[in-house]
Amino acid sequence: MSTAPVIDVDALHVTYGDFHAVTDLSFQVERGELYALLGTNGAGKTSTLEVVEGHRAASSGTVRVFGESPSDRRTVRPRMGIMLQESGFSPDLTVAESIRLIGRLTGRTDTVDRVLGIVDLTRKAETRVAQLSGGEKRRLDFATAVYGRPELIFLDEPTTGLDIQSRDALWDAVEELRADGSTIVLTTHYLEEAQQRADRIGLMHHGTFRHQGTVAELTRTLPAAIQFSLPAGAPAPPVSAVAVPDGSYQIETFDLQTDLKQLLDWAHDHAVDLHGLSAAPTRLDDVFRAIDTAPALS
Ligand SMILES: Nc1ncnc2c1ncn2[C@@H]1O[C@H](COP(=O)(O)OP(=O)(O)OP(=O)(O)O)[C@@H](O)[C@H]1O
Repeated sequence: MSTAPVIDVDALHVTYGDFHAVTDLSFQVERGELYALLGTNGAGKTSTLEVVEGHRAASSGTVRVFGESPSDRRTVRPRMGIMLQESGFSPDLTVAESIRLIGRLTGRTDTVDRVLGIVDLTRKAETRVAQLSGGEKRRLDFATAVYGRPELIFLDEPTTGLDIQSRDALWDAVEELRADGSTIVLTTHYLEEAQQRADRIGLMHHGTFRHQGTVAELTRTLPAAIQFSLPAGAPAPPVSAVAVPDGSYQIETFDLQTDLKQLLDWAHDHAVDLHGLSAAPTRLDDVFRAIDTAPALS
C-alpha cells in the first residue's frame, strides 16, 4: 500500500487582489488521519480548503490530493466526500431524491436506504428538503460525506445546529468511516470536539500556521493552572503562587503533577484547608486565546 500523504500542500498562497488570505502554507494529511484545520475568523481555512477540494486555483504553490492535482476533478472528485456548511439541496426535492442526487454528482455507488439510516433520516425519506428542521438539514448535508464511503472526507462545521444525540450519532458514523480507512479533514469552532477527535491540528491565524501537531504538542506550549483560596490567618502560600484580584491564588505550571503535589504537601504540613482547589490542564481554548503572540511557523 502507498504511504504517500492523501493531501500534500506545499507553499500555498491564496490572494484576492492585493490581499493575502493564505501565505506560504505547507502541510500534509496522512492516510487514515483525522486532521483538524482550525483558526480564528478570517484565518484562511476556507480559502485553503477550497483549493484542496478543487473549487479554487492556488495563487501559487503546489497542492496534491491522492498524488493528483485537485483540479483534475474526474480523478479526484469521486474519492472525496465534502460536507459543506450549506450543501444547497433543492428545497423541492425529497430527502431520498437528494441522496440519490449525491450518487449522480459524485459518481460513487451506495444504497439510499443505507445512507438514510446512517444520517437518521429514514422516517423523513419522502419529506421535502424545505420542510426539514435545521438539524435535519444538517444531517442531510452529512449524507454528502457518507455516500459511497469516500476515502477522503471534508467536514466543515459538521455539528453546528445539531442536538447532543445527533452529534454523538454523527461522530459514531465518522468513527465507522475511519475504521473503514477514510481520511478526515475537519474544520470547527467547537474546540472541544477537535481536542477529543483530532489526531493532529493545524491552527491558523492571518493566513499562516501558528501551531501544528497533536493536541498534547499544542497544549504543551502553555502552562496549566492550579487555583485555590486560603482561609483567613493561613500562612503565606508557596512562592510560586500568585494572588489574583478575586482573592484566590493561582500557580501556573508546566509540571502540573509535581507542583500540585508540592502544594498539597505544603497544605498538609501547615494544616491548611485549600478552598475551591482546582487543577486544570491546558486546553485548546488557551492555545487559541494566546494565538496573537505565537509566531508564524516557517
Ligand atoms: N472572494 C474573496 N474576495 C476577497 N476576500 C476574500 C474572499 N474570500 C475570502 N476573503 C478574505 O480572505 C480572508 C480569509 O477568508 P476565509 O474564508 O478563508 O477564512 P476562514 O478561516 O474560513 O474564516 P471563518 O472562520 O471566519 O469562516 C478573510 O479576510 C476574508 O475576508
